[in-house]
Amino acid sequence: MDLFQWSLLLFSILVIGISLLYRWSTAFNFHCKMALFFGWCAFWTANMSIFLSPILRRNPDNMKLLRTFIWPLKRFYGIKIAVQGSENLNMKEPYVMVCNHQTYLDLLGMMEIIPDRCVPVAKRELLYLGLVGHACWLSGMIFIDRRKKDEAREILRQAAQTMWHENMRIWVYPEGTRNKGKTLLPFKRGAFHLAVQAQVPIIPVVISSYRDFYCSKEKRFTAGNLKIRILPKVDTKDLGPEDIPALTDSIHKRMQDTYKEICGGKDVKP
Ligand SMILES: CCCCCCCCCCCCCCCC(=O)SCCNC(=O)CCNC(=O)[C@H](O)C(C)(C)COP(=O)(O)OP(=O)(O)OC[C@H]1O[C@@H](n2cnc3c(N)ncnc32)[C@H](O)[C@@H]1OP(=O)(O)O
Ligand SMILES: CCCCCCCC/C=C\CCCCCCCC(=O)OC[C@@H](O)COP(=O)(O)O
Repeated sequence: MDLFQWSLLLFSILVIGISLLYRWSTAFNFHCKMALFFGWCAFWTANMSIFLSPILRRNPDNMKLLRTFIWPLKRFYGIKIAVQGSENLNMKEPYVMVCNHQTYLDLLGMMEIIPDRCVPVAKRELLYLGLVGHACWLSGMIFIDRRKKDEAREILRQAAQTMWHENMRIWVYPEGTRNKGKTLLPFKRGAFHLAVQAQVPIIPVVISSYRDFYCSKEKRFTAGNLKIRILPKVDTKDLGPEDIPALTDSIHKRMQDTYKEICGGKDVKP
């Protein structure tokens, strides 16, 4: 091999080596940050469960603790969260909040804006995470088994009955699961039945796509910006079960349009 071929070979090895290192370090960075996320949540919830359970009763007010514990995480990650429309939450009465669900990181956005005495509807599997589940239970979260649909509807019906009495707000992810797609999934109807049964307003919340700084498939997690838009309330006064399909569709459309808008109108992909 002459000098030119040697230098070509060396150059190719260098380029391949650097790109491999970059990929590995990006993936390493991703895994460290995800481990921090789960570790942080597990650490604080375990402490809450062990040390505070003797003095705490199951109460939505305990959500304030989770809200406080999670607050520093966004700082560690360098995620700036811009909230628009917070004035739409200035209501004393109960309401149902519906929000799009993309990743576990939605927890950061949720805890950024979740009002007092607001509890999420969560899948029952969370309860089985030991001390994490216990802390969630202490915080008054509503657990449903998504496979037992009749039971889930009954739990929400009971929640509708107690919302006024206990002055509670309820947060639902109406897509029912995390969604990495370009558009919102069709909405499950539980949140809308809940609001109509309780005769409380619905507040739609939209979190922008994470694609600019986070992608689990590409193992990419850098610093970045997130937008949260809280839309004006939608009244459900005098609506009945027959109005639920139209109500669900109109809120889905507004949230879908808002998602597109806050993602810059581009072809959105988390
Ligand atoms: C540092 C510290 C950090 C700490 C940190 C710790 C961790 C802290 C984590 C917190 C964070 C949690 C976040 C979790 C997030 C999730 O776990 S998301 C998953 C769980 N949530 C959900 O699934 C909610 C959305 N799902 C629903 O609302 C579903 O409607 C239900 C209630 C499960 C029922 O399921 P389904 O029957 O399949 O529902 P759907 O297809 O909508 O409806 C079928 C029929 O039933 C009717 N129906 C539905 N619901 C009802 C109802 N309630 N009443 C009467 N009829 C109904 C519908 O109208 C429909 O009838 P038609 O109109 O077709 O005639
Ligand atoms: C990559 C998974 C690694 C699991 C490690 C478990 C370690 C437990 C430590 C801390 C727990 C933190 C709990 C965060 C819960 C966030 C709530 C959430 O966003 O759940 C997803 C659920 O809405 C929808 O579930 P699916 O999309 O249907 O599934």
